[in-house]
Amino acid sequence: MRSPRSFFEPLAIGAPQPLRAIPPVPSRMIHFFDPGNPKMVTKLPSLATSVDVLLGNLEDAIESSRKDQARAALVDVACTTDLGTTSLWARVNALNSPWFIEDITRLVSEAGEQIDVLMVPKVEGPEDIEFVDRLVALLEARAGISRPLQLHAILETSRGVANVEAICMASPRMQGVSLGPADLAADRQMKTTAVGGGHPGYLVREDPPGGDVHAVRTTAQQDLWHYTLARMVDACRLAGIQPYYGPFGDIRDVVACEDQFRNAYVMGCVGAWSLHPVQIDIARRVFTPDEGQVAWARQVLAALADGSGAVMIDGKMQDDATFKQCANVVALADLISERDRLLESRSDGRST
Ligand SMILES: CC(=O)SCCNC(=O)CCNC(=O)[C@H](O)C(C)(C)COP(=O)(O)OP(=O)(O)OC[C@H]1O[C@@H](n2cnc3c(N)ncnc32)[C@H](O)[C@@H]1OP(=O)(O)O
Ligand SMILES: O=CC(=O)O
Ligand SMILES: [Mg+2]
Repeated sequence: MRSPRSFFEPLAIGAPQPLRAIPPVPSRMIHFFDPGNPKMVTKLPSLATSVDVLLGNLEDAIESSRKDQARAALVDVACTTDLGTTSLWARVNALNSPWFIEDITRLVSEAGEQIDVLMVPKVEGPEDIEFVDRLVALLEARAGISRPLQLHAILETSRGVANVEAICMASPRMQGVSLGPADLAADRQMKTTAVGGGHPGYLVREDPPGGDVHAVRTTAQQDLWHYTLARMVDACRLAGIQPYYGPFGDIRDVVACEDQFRNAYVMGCVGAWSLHPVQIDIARRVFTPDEGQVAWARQVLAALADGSGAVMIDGKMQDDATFKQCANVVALADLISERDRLLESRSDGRST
């Protein structure tokens, strides 16, 4: 653990000063693309008019034989593609893989000014973040990078979940954490075979009516991810960083994808991954505050001018605590409407 007095000191001579706060930029959808797939790459300028974050993926889903090609292609995308105000992130391979050292070295050295966030998979504890933190600082210093790269951890092992608070607080570079349900399920030996979503066997059943255990009873499927997501959200908020739901693999099941994303949004997450273009609008819809809720929140703020006291609106008591919840909703809505204005103007510019 670092001393609070030196927490914000650069970890290498000549590396940029770490950020004191996470930049307030919306990241409702982290849209994954395979940088080695030319078809996907040609779509990036157009996708950049509708998504908050584009992420070049080098880890799982990229065949071992294509890792070097994908890495080189990602550097090329970073250096040659105009993405406007859309952030570019990169997911590197795991720390113990044969590709990690080249991923981090080339991305920081050759595209460190263009990439905002490095997503690090299978983070197990603070020592993983501390290692990447120092390495990135050395590479930044050597390349003369002017602004610090941020780090984002994927929570996808049991040990990672056990250490999530320490991971979130391991470095001022930490931007956020995503829940990785697919690898987490494998690591935990859960009896699922999917990327996110539920399982019909994980349910609760109504008690026997009148003690009749043979009666037909209602069942309701439960949320497999509730505990981990809630714990991750608390750990992120404790550290002042951003929580995200990760991937939803059943691309056809847009309804369940929207449910999964909305659970995460209501719980406090700021975004989710989109793996396919069809998931982009789902994430936008879910992670943009609902107009009715924003109107209500503005009404509460107006009724409690300095945020103290108690009033009744439509039969519901409002006080300092609901004022704070409503202030969060309004602040997010304002941030997002500014972002959507930027996306719209870029999209108009393209179509003319
Ligand atoms: C557990 C985890 O680690 S999750 C993260 C790792 N996984 C990923 O990153 C997967 C990213 N997504 C993909 O690779 C693809 O979406 C796949 C393989 C799942 C499906 O791809 P396809 O079979 O091509 O899907 P589909 O035919 O529906 O695609 C329709 C169009 O969208 C394009 N498309 C699909 N996914 C993407 C994407 N992520 N970004 C941009 N374009 C995409 C296709 O190229 C195709 O374009 P076309 O109409 O010009 O031919
Ligand atoms: O990387 C993501 C996951 O769910 O695994
Ligand atoms: Mg994973």
